[in-house]
Amino acid sequence: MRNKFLETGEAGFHPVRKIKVVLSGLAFAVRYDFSVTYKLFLSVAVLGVFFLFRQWVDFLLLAAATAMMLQAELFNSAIEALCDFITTEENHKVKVIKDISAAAAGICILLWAIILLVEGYRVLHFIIGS
Ligand SMILES: Nc1ncnc2c1ncn2[C@@H]1O[C@H](COP(=O)(O)OP(=O)(O)OP(=O)(O)O)[C@@H](O)[C@H]1O
Repeated sequence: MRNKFLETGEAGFHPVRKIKVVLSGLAFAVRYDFSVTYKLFLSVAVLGVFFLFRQWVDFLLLAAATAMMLQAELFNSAIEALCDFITTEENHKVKVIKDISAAAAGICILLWAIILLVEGYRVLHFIIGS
């Protein structure tokens, strides 16, 4: 196991190892956190329609909102897991940390939901209009 601050393990940049780590974290979140799974599913469905209809601006807008939402959800899950790793006892500091983290995720999820609703409406328009 590598730790760049402690200078232990194998040094150097390994893109394949990086990609494996990213996919592993994402797979874990999708598998065990339903709130990530269904949001990702909804986004991919709408993104797929925009891709088919070559609506690149809408595609990029929703892709950016999805990335932001996903990033906030993943950080929130990581902070929750870290808190639970430290203690599962009732603790006021843990409550504050988790609430702040949930608030950050909530803001991103709200913006994602607004963009998804607006873009979802446009998708229906495309499907009905084509
Ligand atoms: N150890 C604790 N001490 C005090 N309050 C806590 C503790 N753990 C959780 N809470 C409170 O419960 C809330 C929910 O925490 P929890 O870890 O269950 O997240 P969650 O509901 O699983 O969130 P998500 O749906 O994003 O995974 C926190 O925001 C916090 O207010």
